[in-house]
Amino acid sequence: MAVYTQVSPDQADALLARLGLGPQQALVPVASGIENTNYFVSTAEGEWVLTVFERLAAEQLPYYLRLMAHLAAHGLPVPAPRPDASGGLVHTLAGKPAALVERLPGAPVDAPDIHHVALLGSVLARMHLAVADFAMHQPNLRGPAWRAEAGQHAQAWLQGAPAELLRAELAFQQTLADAPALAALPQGAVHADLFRDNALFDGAPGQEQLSGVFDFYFAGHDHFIYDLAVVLNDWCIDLDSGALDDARAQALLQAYQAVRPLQGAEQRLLPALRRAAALRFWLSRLDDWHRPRDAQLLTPKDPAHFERVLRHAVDQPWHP
Ligand SMILES: Nc1ncnc2c1ncn2[C@@H]1O[C@H](COP(=O)(O)OP(=O)(O)O)[C@@H](O)[C@H]1O
Ligand SMILES: N[C@@H](CCOP(=O)(O)O)C(=O)O
Repeated sequence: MAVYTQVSPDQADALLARLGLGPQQALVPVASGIENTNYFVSTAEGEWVLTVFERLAAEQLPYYLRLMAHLAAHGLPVPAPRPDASGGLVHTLAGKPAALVERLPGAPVDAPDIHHVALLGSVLARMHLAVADFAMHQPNLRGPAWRAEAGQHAQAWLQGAPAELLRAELAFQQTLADAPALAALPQGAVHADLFRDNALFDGAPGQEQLSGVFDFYFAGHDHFIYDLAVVLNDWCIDLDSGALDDARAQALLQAYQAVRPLQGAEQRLLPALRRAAALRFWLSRLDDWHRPRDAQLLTPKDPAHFERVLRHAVDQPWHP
């Protein structure tokens, strides 16, 4: 259960009025989610998701919400945040920062097939093209500096083969991060956490449409193929072994490249960036496992899964 802040109907109505919307007809807490309090809100004008931010400060939110607004304005299936009369996207509710975004229809797909990953690959490529004129900048806060610090902590929790894998991979990624070839790759504002639970599909089985992608709160400036690597590592992985599923990976990449063909250097470095993406989520899951935050009520996700993904990516690199 992830409702940390109780929102009353009167509080919701006051916010809706400030955003030019009628009173709520239904206000339903969302049980899933870890970081924030979410409610589904119905009004005469439509369906919304009200998020009360439990960890991010108001000053941190404009980058994420403006990115969502930018992508939605460019025709991407991303929920548009509702502005107030002065155009502000960050609101206040119960003394905490809050946002109201469009509610997407549909449900997440736990076991995506070729159809799902192709839809996602196409949307991911369109997102990467659409940020060309996004004016705001924020580094990926889970980038090299964070990785070095998280890697130091994690060394203390590991022994034997996992410790050796981590040590070697941190060194490999540091060398990669300093390489001019990496710095020259196309880059921009990327989602950086587009896992299966951050996308919804709607429609009859076998004919679903991707209704949208959400949860941009790890977004930041990074290489587009890093974002692609994050997606490959979740949507195209055999969950038992951690190996990349070739059919799904090919389908995703083909759909991506139909919109945004990869440069030769991007194709060459994709295997190394898959390793970077696997390492990033191995480290964050290790951290959640060994240093759980007070607010995190749900069971931490399994770090060993991303250790397996990383080991496969190192031992059997997948080339597009
Ligand atoms: N725009 C949206 N449309 C429909 N459902 C949404 C939307 N945003 C969030 N949700 C629902 O709320 C849940 C929690 O959202 P999420 O952003 O993942 O929360 P958290 O950051 O707290 O983990 C999601 O699993 C999804 O069911
Ligand atoms: N996708 C990450 C966890 C990020 O947290 P989220 O629930 O806010 O998306 C992982 O699987 O480790």
